[in-house]
Amino acid sequence: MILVTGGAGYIGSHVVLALQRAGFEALVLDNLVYGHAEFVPADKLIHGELEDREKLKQLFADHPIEAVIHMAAYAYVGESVTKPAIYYRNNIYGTLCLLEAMVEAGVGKIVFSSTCATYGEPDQIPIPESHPQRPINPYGFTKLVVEQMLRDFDRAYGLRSVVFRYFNAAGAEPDGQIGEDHNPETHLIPLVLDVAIGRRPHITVFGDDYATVDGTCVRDYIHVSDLADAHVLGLKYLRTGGETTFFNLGNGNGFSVQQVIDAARQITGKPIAQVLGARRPGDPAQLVGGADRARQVLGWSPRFADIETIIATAWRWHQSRFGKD
Ligand SMILES: NC(=O)c1ccc[n+]([C@@H]2O[C@H](COP(=O)([O-])OP(=O)(O)OC[C@H]3O[C@@H](n4cnc5c(N)ncnc54)[C@H](O)[C@@H]3O)[C@@H](O)[C@H]2O)c1
Ligand SMILES: O=c1ccn([C@@H]2O[C@H](COP(=O)(O)OP(=O)(O)O[C@H]3O[C@H](CO)[C@H](O)[C@H](O)[C@H]3O)[C@@H](O)[C@H]2O)c(=O)[nH]1
Repeated sequence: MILVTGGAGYIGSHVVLALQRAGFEALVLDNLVYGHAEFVPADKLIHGELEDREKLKQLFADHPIEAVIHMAAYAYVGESVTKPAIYYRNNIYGTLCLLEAMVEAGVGKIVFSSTCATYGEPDQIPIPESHPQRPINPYGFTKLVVEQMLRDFDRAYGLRSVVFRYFNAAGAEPDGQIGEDHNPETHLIPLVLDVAIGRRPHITVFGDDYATVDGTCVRDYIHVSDLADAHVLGLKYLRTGGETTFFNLGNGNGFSVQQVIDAARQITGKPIAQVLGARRPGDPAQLVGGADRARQVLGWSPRFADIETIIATAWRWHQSRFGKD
């Protein structure tokens, strides 16, 4: 059985689906602060907090957990700049509680959701895994601390880990009843689709004076189901004795904010009003990843790599979730 923390969230629910399809049994721990109970089978959901040490102890005692996929965290870059304390508490202290419970219960394998935000302003594009990690926002820093904790826990306690540094998760499972629904929503693609569907008047572009193709920030959008598949491969890697390691998960293609809005106009057929706003603190100009290592070592191969498909799957979900009947 695999414990998925944060499994009722956007990426986590897709991971649970991928695990089930691959024949793994999944159990979810989520406090539902951002997750949705209906995104996971009711009998697989344990409502609880990472920081609840007693609950974790009981959970590991009651269930034959073989490995953990740790996705529970706060993940808003902008909020982490204005409210760093809750990020340090949830992402670092919460993870420490989990790791201690795992060591105590003798659970020796973990897959961890890290981020390209650990790299900060990159010196080279695409960013290789060997790139120095110098985060420019507290969110990225909390994830970097956990990466170091995992290396230390391996050395001291033999806890083996696969760290995935995701680029920008987007899209929705084409055959599923799950997708992106954050409250508040801060991510570009769902906000753009909110404008297309009439839930918001316009999209604000955060700065057009970056040193990029058209002045707007460039990101590497990776389909959430492709991310989910990688987690299944990461587990198999650990199961077959793989050593502690880390991988980028991205497509290696960058799209600017403006290019994403233009693609969404094409796919939805809606005008999508935009206005120019100030830069958002903590935003690097460009984040594009090289994921050759995940392809070579894990045999990972993204199925939905182009931005049109990514936006089209997100649009299908968005219409089913938020469209008027
Ligand atoms: N969305 C992205 O583009 C992206 C990129 C890089 C990394 N990540 C990482 O991937 C993971 C999942 O991101 P997401 O976009 O699905 O976010 P999400 O908010 O949809 O999912 C996180 C889940 O964790 C739960 N949670 C948070 N703190 C918890 C706690 N203390 N105890 C129990 N449950 C808790 C939330 O309720 C939520 O369901 C996060 O760790 C995030 O940092 C996301
Ligand atoms: O209303 C908006 C929202 C976003 N953006 C821009 O769109 C780009 C993408 O922003 P998102 O908020 O969608 O994604 P981030 O790149 O900030 O963050 C995501 O990817 C990060 C790594 O890059 C983290 O891991 C984080 O968890 C995840 O949400 C950024 O340049 C942002 O400034 C806008 O212009 N207007």
